[in-house]
Amino acid sequence: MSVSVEIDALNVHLGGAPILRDVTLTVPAGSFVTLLGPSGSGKTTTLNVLAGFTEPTSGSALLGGRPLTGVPPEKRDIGVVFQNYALFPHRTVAQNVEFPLLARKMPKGERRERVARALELVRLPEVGGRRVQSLSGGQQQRIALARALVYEPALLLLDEPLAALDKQLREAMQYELGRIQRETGTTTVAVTHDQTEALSMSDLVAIMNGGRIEQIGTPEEVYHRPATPFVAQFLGEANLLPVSGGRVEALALPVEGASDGFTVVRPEDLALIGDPDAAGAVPATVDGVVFQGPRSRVTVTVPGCAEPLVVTVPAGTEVPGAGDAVGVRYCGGGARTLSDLPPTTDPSKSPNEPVSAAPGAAL
Ligand SMILES: Nc1ncnc2c1ncn2[C@@H]1O[C@H](COP(=O)(O)OP(=O)(O)OP(=O)(O)O)[C@@H](O)[C@H]1O
Repeated sequence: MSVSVEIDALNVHLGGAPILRDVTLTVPAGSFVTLLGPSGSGKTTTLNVLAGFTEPTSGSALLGGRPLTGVPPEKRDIGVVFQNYALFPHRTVAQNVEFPLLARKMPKGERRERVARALELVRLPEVGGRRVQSLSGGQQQRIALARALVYEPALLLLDEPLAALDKQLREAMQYELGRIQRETGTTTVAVTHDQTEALSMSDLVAIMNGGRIEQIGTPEEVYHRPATPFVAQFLGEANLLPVSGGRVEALALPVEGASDGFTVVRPEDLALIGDPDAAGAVPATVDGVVFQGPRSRVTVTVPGCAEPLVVTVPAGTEVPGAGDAVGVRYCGGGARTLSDLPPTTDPSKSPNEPVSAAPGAAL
């Protein structure tokens, strides 16, 4: 049966410095939650507290309602997969996967059965007798996962599990990790600094910055309705535009019910049109165009807008050239809403203080 994780007001000081500040997070039973943030934001430290490798200064963590504080790592019922897999290179795959069962003094017959089941789960049933060294990076990653899951832990912790793989393999393994997690129903907390990985694998994403969680939400929520400029910019390209008197002036766009502050407009929510004076568009001049395969990234200068706007133009659409006069039109529409950001926020800075999102105003 899956269990939940409740982290409450966790603070960690290391070497006299605050590393985690009031981290509070609920991981629902059976869900896949990813901690996403830049290097040094405290992701691994949070994982280490759950694993029992780091003692918190204050706060608590519960697994299935039971406090983890004071419980030694090997008694926590937690499986961990590290970035470098930490497999025994000279032992066979089966010996590696069997290791946690030996440590738990499980009888031989049950060990054999569980190892076979775990290798089946990661779709490598034939490699039990092979040396770990003879396997590819992607296969070793699966073996590390099989080893972490073989004793059916209550919680699975994944620390940058795909970082050592090349891009193509990483994408395949994102799918595989999701499949294995759903199949076993194991509550999982993963750490990554890769936005795509977090958005594609998780039920919930917690975005960390400076030892704090800035926002927790579904991948769609954090991408489309970021609570802070930091979240908006960390999750992809974002135009941060001032809202004043119910209008996004830079786009000549009325926003019903919006409070003064800033709003986030993603590049894919803007369209370029040939006629600068077309209805519903603002005139702009193209600064530069970068071809990116499935799309082109176009920067445009809009009069009265401090920063150039970024617009993505899908492949197959006519792309203007630098210096061209164009019109820019908001095309986010539909179910999309613009997200309000607080008026005191300076979008050029990454705030350390988390700010909660005001409800977005529908266009
Ligand atoms: N034992 C320690 N003593 C002092 N400072 C530490 C210690 N361990 C980590 N830190 C510091 O804590 C901060 C957070 O580290 P942490 O590894 O949790 O970040 P992270 O978000 O996982 O980063 P990365 O993606 O680079 O692994 C960093 O500034 C790091 O230098």
